Amino acid sequence: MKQVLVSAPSNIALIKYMGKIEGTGNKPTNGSLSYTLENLRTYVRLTEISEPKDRWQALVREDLEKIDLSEKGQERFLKHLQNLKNKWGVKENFLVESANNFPSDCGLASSASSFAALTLAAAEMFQQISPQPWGTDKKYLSELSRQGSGSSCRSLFTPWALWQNEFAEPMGLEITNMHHIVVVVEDSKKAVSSSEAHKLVTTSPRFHGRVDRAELRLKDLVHALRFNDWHMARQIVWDEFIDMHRLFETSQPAFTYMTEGSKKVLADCQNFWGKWQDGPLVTMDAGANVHMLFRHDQKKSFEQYREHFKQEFKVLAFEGYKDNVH
Ligand SMILES: Nc1ncnc2c1ncn2[C@@H]1O[C@H](COP(=O)(O)OP(=O)(O)OP(=O)(O)O)[C@@H](O)[C@H]1O
Ligand SMILES: C[C@@](O)(CCOP(=O)(O)OP(=O)(O)O)CC(=O)O
Repeated sequence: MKQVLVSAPSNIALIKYMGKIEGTGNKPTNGSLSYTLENLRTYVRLTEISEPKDRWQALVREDLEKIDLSEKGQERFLKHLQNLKNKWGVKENFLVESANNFPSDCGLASSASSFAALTLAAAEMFQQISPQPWGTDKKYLSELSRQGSGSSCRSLFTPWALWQNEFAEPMGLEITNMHHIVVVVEDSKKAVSSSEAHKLVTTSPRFHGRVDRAELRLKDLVHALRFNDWHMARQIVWDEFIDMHRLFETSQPAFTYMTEGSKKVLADCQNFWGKWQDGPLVTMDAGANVHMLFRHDQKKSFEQYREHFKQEFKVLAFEGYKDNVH
């Protein structure tokens, strides 16, 4: 009985993938840049079974959150496995077990870590059954992962990943080992999934020019990070998520993920920045929660923000990168 157990991290985009080219298997309309969240991981165990089809069940392990994956979620996951089986020409069936080491219901980009982990687990398993010359090529695996969920293609590289077209690739930047806070403003399932949001944003009048705005910010952000211009980086990252949320709010029909809680957190971040002229990179995904990334040397500031937001909200705080999470 063949079995593999693999994990993959989540990632947070600082320049966002929002808008995809229809019929291309999640090719993006603009490039994106992400920071890999090594502490937030999905674990996938694949076991060869003698059953007529593949099957999913929650991976139960003391240190992992038990996930209750909807029928639709299971179908999407198993469809990705089927696509991978077709690529390798594998006919065997598998029990797929998965779980995250973080709460799955908080909109923490678990689709990125879960699809990356499934792609890597399948690659490890299928290379034993039907080895392919491209089967260990990270860029090709990133391309395959993208077809399951776009943002997952960036989770194969760490700490920075740049994704422009077919696959993501590592980006060498000096800033590493950042501290990460998520202020969990809302922990119920979001009304509009990211996949739906990708379609809806194209109806916004602001989508016209979006690609150019994102590409320019991508270029400027890479430049700012290369030259350690933290102030500039923070401003670009801020403008970028606001731009994405304006797309949501001007789509037809319009929708929003921003809640009063999100606005309060953002206002506090602005005030703290005004006061100290320093602070974290702040961003939001397609959700209400607010992510903050602190340079490794900003540990004190990380602790201050954590304590401040803990008074009112649920806060997840990850200090740098703990080597014991794999
Ligand atoms: N451990 C897991 N195993 C399998 N699938 C998972 C797992 N964790 C999350 N998922 C998938 O990821 C989806 C949630 O993703 P998330 O909340 O991060 O939203 P997202 O990245 O914005 O993606 P989308 O809105 O497109 O589903 C779930 O609906 C489920 O399909
Ligand atoms: C807002 C985002 O998090 C959108 C993520 O979109 P998904 O990768 O979840 O979409 P699908 O390709 O349809 O699975 C921005 C980002 O991660 O770049």
